[in-house]
Amino acid sequence: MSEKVMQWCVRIPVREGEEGRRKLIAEGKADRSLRPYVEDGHLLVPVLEETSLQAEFSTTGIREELPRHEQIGGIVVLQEEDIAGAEKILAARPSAHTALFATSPVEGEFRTKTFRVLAGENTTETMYHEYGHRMIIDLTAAYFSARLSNERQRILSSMKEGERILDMFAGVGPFPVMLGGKAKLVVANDINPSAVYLLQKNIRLNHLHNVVPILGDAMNLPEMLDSLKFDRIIMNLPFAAYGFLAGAAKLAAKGAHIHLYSLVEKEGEHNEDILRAFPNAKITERFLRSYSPTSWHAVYDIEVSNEM
Ligand SMILES: C[S@@+](CC[C@H](N)C(=O)[O-])C[C@H]1O[C@@H](n2cnc3c(N)ncnc32)[C@H](O)[C@@H]1O
Repeated sequence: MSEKVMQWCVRIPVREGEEGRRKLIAEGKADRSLRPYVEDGHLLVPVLEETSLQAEFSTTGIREELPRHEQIGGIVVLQEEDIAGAEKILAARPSAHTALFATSPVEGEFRTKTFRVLAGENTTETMYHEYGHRMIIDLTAAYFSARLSNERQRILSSMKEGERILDMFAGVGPFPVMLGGKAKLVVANDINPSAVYLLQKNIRLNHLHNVVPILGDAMNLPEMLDSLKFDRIIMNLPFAAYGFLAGAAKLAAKGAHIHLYSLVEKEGEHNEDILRAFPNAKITERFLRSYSPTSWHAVYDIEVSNEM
C-alpha cells in the first residue's frame, strides 16, 4: 500500500533534472530508495542529507525502507543506534563499508565527534568524492561535513583565476582541495595535527602544488604570514570565527572577499563585529540550513572596500 513520507529533497528545473539527479547519485547524495517526481516544472529528488527543503514522497516506489542516515564516502552515519538498521543499510548500499552512530555532539577545539561502529568494518576512515576530487576523511580524528559541498562550488564559481586564498580553519582541506585548481596560492591552516596530517595527504592525492598546509592557531597567522595579503579568506569555525576577524583584516588585500560561517539566532548578528574589522565592507548574509528551532547556519560574504 502507498504511504506518504516527508523527505529532504533537492528541487531542480525539469530540463536539468536528469543531469542533476545523476550528479546527486554520483556524489552519493541521492536517496535511491524513493522515486523522484515532477512538480511545477521541477524535479524533486530525495536526498540523504538535510537540505532547506522537505517534500512529501510516496512510498509506492520504495525499494527498501532504510533508517535515516547520512553517507560520507563508504561510511553511513545513522541517526539512531540501530544495529539491525545499520546492517540493512550496508546490505542495500554496496558502496558503504561501515555504519556508525555518533556518541557525542561536535565538541572541543578540534570540533570532532566520537562514534560507535554499528556494523561493517571497524574504522572511521574513508575515501570521499566531491566533484571529481578525492579526500581521505577520518571522522573521529578531524572534523568533516559533506553539507558544505554546494557552498564550496558557489565559492569556486565566484572566484577569479589566480586568486591568493587563505583558509584559516581548513580541517582536512575540502575548501583548499576544491579551490586549489583555480587559485594561485592556497594557505590552509588548522590547529588539529590529525586534520593537518590528512590535509597533507589530500593535497598530494589531488596533485596540488600550490596548497601550503600550516599547523597552528589562526590567532598567530597575521604574525606568521607577515606581509602576505589574500584575495579570499575562508573562516569556517561556526561558534567562534567572528573572534578572528581582526586577524583576517590584517591579511586581507584591498577588495578581498571573506566568507565567515557562523551559527546565528538573528539576522545581522555579526554585522557590527564585521564592520569593526572591515569598515565600509559590503555584507551579504545567506541562510545555509537550520541548526535548532532558534538558530541557523549562515554565511556572511564580506566584500572588503578598495579604500582600506
Ligand atoms: C568546523 S571545522 C571546519 C573544517 C573545514 N573548513 C571544513 O569545512 O570541513 C573547524 C576547524 O577549525 C579548527 N580550529 C579550531 N580552532 C582553531 C584555531 N584557533 N586555529 C586554527 N584552527 C582551529 C578545528 O580543528 C577544525 O578542524
